[in-house]
Formats: sequence, structure tokens, C-alpha cells
Amino acid sequence: MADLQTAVTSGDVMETPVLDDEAPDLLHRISEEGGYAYVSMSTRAAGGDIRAAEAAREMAWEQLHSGPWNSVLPVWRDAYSMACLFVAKFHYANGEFTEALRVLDMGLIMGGTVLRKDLDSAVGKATERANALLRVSEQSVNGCANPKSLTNQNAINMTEQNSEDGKKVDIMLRRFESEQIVDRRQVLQILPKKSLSCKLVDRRSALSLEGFMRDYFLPGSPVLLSDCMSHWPARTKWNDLNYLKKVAGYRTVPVEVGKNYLCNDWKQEMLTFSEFLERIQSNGPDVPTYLAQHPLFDQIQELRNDIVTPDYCFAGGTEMKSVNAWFGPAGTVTPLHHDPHHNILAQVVGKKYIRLYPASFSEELYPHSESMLQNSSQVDLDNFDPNEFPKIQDLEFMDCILEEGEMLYIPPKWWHYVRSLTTSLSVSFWWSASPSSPTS
Ligand SMILES: O=C(O)CCC(=O)C(=O)O
Ligand SMILES: [Fe+2]
Repeated sequence: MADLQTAVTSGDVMETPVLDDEAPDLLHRISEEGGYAYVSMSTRAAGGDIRAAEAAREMAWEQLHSGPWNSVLPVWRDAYSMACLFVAKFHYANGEFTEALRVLDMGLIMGGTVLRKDLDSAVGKATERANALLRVSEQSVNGCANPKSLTNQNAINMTEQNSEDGKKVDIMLRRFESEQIVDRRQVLQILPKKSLSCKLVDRRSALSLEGFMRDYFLPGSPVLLSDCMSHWPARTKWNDLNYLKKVAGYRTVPVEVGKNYLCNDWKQEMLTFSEFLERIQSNGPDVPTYLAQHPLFDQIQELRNDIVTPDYCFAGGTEMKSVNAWFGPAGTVTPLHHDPHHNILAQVVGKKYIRLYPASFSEELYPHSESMLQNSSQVDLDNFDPNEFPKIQDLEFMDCILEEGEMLYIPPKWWHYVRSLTTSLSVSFWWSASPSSPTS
């Protein structure tokens, strides 16, 4: 017990070998961009001044928000990572491990690539410490030690929450199970008009890569792929919310709150994964909280180990563009839109309704005119006036219910609308075919 406690709170330093190597060059490049104040604050931060570290982080943050995301210079993203590492170092030295993790996650989410290794390894160390603290405080709740003698109040709070966890997690799991039982009549009441009445997407079991290429990839046609995910560790692990809480509970993730990204009341928030799981549990379908299109598996290695890149993504000489998580409660809607890449959407937990219109129907689907939204339709399939959007009325589409353990292939530029019917955890793999491929 004493050993554990010492191991947890002894003030060892958070090492940052890449930063130590890269800092002079990075600071030089930042001053070339006119970031003299940032350079001066960072230099003071490196010398042990926490307020300077925080000021540097603020300055980099402002640069990240000074214009459209794609116009932000990469050097400012690396500057943000560097400042996050400085700030996290102070928290770490003070035994504030969950706070250090929050700052490091912001660095991973918003920062650049140069200091990624340091961020990942610091996350590993801080997670270890936060978990050790949690174990100590759990033991203290059982009467072995005084939790107030520990430094990290967050870990204690988490233990206090955990004393109810037996009950809570049980409820979560029952909810997951009962949500699987959704009958067709109930589903049709929730879905847009005419759902499941047109052409259903082909469903193929254990389809070979050759069969996939020949019948779907080359013709550019969607297909539901079943019996090809049973080997994913996530298929067994992610049904247990306790597991997700354990590997990712302290980590910060960006979530979307509101009906969908085209609505005025829509906003983004940063939550810990534990807070997010609690929201999933408590949210009514009116205000869903959706962890949508987030590269969670670049951020959280343990979760990366639970998923497997489908062989189908190697069709056409793959260049993987992004692997994203889409986690949320029943009732999340991704409005009608298209993406430029091939997509395998893999359903790990729960089920979703998906409607697809071919790429060639673009004109009839009333794309927004602003450049940022040109890949989204103005039509809200859940509620639209046929007089305003007459062309979509009789348009044929394909649709399906993507069941747990199945994948859907969506060809590039095919329009898709997605609604979760249960609590749902899915992963999308976007890839582009090499230029020599006929479908690139
Ligand atoms: O699952 C969703 O809500 C949307 C998925 C999607 O749009 C995609 O994978 O491209
Ligand atoms: Fe999409």
C-alpha cells in the first residue's frame, strides 16, 4: 500500500525527448512567422514558469482560431502541442494527472504531428498514474487509507462515482440489450417516409475480396457485408461500458450536441469519455450528444487495438484517408451528404438506418450553395416540404438497416443519410484508390 502510494505521488518528471530535440528548430520557425511573444513565453515556460506556459498555449490557441482550419499554418499546430506539453508537465509534477491528460488530449486533438510521440508517451504515463491513484483511493474507500492525503481530487471524485458504478453499469448494459429489440413497425414510425419500401441494399455474407471488387467496388455499388467482423476484439469488448470507461474514461473527446450539424442550435463540446458515456445513458433522443467523425483511434491506442482494418479497404491500392469513430445514443442523425472517398462503415454495437442515393442524383438533392456545405443537401429527410423540394419526392433510393457486426460499403460521392436506432458505436474507414485504379 505504502509502495503504491509513493509510486503514485512521487514527483517524477514527465519526459519529452522529442520536444527537447525539436524545440530550437520549432521556436526558430515560429519566430519566422512573427510569433515572438509565443517564443518568449515558451522559453520562460521551459525554465519552469507555469503562467508563461499557459500564456503560450493561449497564443497558439488564438492562432488556431484565426481563420478557416485549413489555412492554419502547421507550425502553429506544433506550437500548440508544445505549449500543451509544457502545461501538462506542471500538472504532472503536481500529481494532477487527470488535468495533465485533459491538456495532452487537447494537444493530440488540435495540435500538429511533430510532437505526437511525446504526447502519446506522456498520455501513457499520466494514465498509469491516474489509474494508480484511483486504485489507492478505492482501497482507501475500503478503509485502508485517508483519501484526502492524495493529491488528485478528480481521481477521488471518480471513486466516489464508482461506488455507485455496480448499479450504473448494470443499467447501461441492460439498456444496450433491450435496445437491440426494435421491431419493424416501431422503426418505420421513426424513419423518413418511404423508408424500407424501395430497393434494399444487397446483403452478402463473408464476401471474398475478389467478389467485392468484381460485384461492388468496380461497378461502384453499395453492399452490406455480414460475417466479416467477428474477429474484431471490439465486438466483444465494447458492449461492456465498464471496459470503455476503464481504457478511455479520463480521456477528453470532442462531441456534437444538437439535432445535427446543419441546425442553428448545434454546438461542439469537449467532454471526458466517462462524461460522454453518462450522457449517452441519460440523453433523450431530443438532444443527442454525438461523438461524430472523430479520429479517436489515433488518439487512444487501446481502442485502436480493438479494431481491424477490413481487407475490403485494400481494394484499388489503398491510401487510407481517415478512420473515424461515430459513437452516440439512439436518435443521432447525420443528414443527407456525400464524401469524396470509398467508405466502409463498420457497425460494432447497435444498429443504424442508412439511406443512399447515387452520386448522379446530385442535382435533384438540392445541395447547399456555400462551398463548405456543398456536399450536404438542403433537404431534411425527416421533415421537408415537397413543394419546396419537389424533385426529391419520387427519386429512387436504396436503404438498409445496418445491424451489429455488419459493414456497409458506400462508394465515393454517394449521398447518405444515417440515423441510429439504438445506442450505436460505429467506425468508418475512408480510403482512396490509387490513380491507376479504374474507380479512383
Ligand atoms: O454514422 C453516421 O452517423 C454517419 C457516417 C458517415 O457519414 C460516414 O461514415 O461517412
Ligand atoms: Fe459520410
